[in-house]
Amino acid sequence: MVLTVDGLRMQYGEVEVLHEVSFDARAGEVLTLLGPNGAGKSTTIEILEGFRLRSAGQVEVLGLDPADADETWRARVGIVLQSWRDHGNWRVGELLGHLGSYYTPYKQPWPTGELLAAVGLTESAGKKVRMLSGGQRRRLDVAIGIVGRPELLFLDEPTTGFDPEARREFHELVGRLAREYGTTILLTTHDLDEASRLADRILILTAGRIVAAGTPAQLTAAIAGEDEVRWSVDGQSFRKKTTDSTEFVRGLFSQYGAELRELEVRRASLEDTYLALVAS
Ligand SMILES: Nc1ncnc2c1ncn2[C@@H]1O[C@H](COP(=O)(O)OP(=O)(O)OP(=O)(O)O)[C@@H](O)[C@H]1O
Repeated sequence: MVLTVDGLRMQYGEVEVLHEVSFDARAGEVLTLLGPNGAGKSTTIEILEGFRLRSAGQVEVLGLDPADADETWRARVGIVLQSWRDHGNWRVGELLGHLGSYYTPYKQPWPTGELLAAVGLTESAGKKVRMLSGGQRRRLDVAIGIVGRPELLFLDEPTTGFDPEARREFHELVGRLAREYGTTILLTTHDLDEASRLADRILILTAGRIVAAGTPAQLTAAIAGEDEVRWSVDGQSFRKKTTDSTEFVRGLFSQYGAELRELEVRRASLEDTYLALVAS
């Protein structure tokens, strides 16, 4: 396992914001921590990055406890924070070359040209960082996170502020990093669509607890029994949740025949489950 989290707890003062969180990630896996604002996603990821000290539980990342990891470990991990607003006067290409040079005692960083192409910033190589658009800035954040060719990459809400095209390109980049380079990726998002597109496995975190976990297909299948059937008879509307809507509708027809009106079967989507889970 590239990372293992067992019984992780975090308290800020008197308030516990993570309660017994446990999960792991295999090499090359794209794992998504999905949850609403305040669920504890950033706290979890910051503990795994070694930026925050946990209150209790076992955490192992690339074979070490991040709380006492060293520079060699750091060089194997890539981090993209929620927002990073530094180096405004540097030019994009120079900044990446410079940051890459920090990794040379440990490994060969990405050559700047290749890296710029990978994140779609070739045209912006000569621009000053402060002149970049929000989406370009975020791509640069990702480039900074991967310049040292990390084995494990943490992405905290990476697509905030992206337009749809930038989002799609970013999703392709994440897929490529995992497939072609075998990078293990842990990504936080509050966007279900993003999680289902990107993740090999989704962990749904709400109020400091993992309430569901699985592949997007497993999560969808787990709630496939929750169809809602709506109909009306004599101007009166009804609705019913059922695990077997076909059989239920057959029953309605035999009971009401031609009286049956406004029949509608609504299949539960992953979004329905997610919303139900985070609302409770
Ligand atoms: N430094 C801190 N001191 C006290 N409480 C904090 C601190 N950082 C976060 N919290 C609280 O911990 C809880 C989890 O916050 P966290 O930022 O981990 O959530 P999140 O899921 O990343 O949310 P978002 O999607 O808004 O970034 C929240 O209730 C938050 O208010």
